[in-house]
Amino acid sequence: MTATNAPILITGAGQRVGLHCAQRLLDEGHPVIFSYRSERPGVHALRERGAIGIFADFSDEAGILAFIAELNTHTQSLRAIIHNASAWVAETPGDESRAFVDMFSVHMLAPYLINLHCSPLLQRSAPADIVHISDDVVRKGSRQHIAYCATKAGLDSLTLSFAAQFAPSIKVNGIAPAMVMFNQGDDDAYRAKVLAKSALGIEPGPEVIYQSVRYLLDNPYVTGTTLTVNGGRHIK
Ligand SMILES: NC(=O)C1=CN([C@@H]2O[C@H](COP(=O)(O)OP(=O)(O)OC[C@H]3O[C@@H](n4cnc5c(N)ncnc54)[C@H](OP(=O)(O)O)[C@@H]3O)[C@@H](O)[C@H]2O)C=CC1
Ligand SMILES: Nc1nc2c(c(=O)[nH]1)N=C([C@H](O)[C@@H](O)CO)CN2
Repeated sequence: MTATNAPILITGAGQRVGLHCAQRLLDEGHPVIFSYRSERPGVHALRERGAIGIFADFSDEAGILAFIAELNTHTQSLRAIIHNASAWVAETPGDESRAFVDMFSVHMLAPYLINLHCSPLLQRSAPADIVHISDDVVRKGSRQHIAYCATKAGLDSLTLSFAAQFAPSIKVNGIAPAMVMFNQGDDDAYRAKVLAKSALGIEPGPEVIYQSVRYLLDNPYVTGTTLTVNGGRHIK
């Protein structure tokens, strides 16, 4: 796959799904710009492959706008923006508002402001793409992650609005995964419970998200769509 020379921006690529997708984009010849918040081995690994890493804390407007300003010093165009950065925080008594505001900011305000401010960069390399990574849990809601689910639902709404706003030069789509990779602290009982929720019952790993990103980048006739990547949870 010969990539255009305009870089692809992926947020939150210091670890896990974002890191995997950034590595695979580099594998396929795309220049990559990524955001990170914590210095992790993945940040160094991407830099060693020539990717440009930009610090970003999307927990408030100032941090988002500072990232946008820094991004514009590194490139005049973008082939795509992949909004991957996310905080998966359950409600904790007495801390509900801060958690909600933090997740609203990273899941909704950051994609909103980055899309609005950076659409000229995408226009310069049109046809271009925006991909929002959401969550299959939006379909049903979540008792344990109310604010997380609500803010991901807001992200799905942004997919529809920006798809209408930016057509035809920029396609805007979402990916709604269910569990694709566990976290280190997840015990066997939790893992078994989660695996039992889907018809396919596997932990597929981050490649299934990259395959979905690739499909959306390569298909010229898909916009305003959110791909479900959930192992058949909805039919279980
Ligand atoms: N993993 C899974 O099974 C599932 C994942 N998803 C979605 O897929 C995407 C990738 O998931 P996963 O890799 O597990 O995500 P992570 O939980 O690893 O989060 C990705 C990155 O987001 C960054 N981040 C979090 N909060 C902020 C913030 N306020 N400002 C800037 N960056 C921030 C973190 O940066 P740092 O580490 O540098 O602090 C982190 O490395 C996410 O959008 C997630 O919601 C959906 C369903 C299932
Ligand atoms: N930002 C994150 N979002 C989500 C994660 C995660 O680790 N980071 N994990 C999940 C779970 O896998 C869930 O789908 C099953 O318990 C959801 N979102």
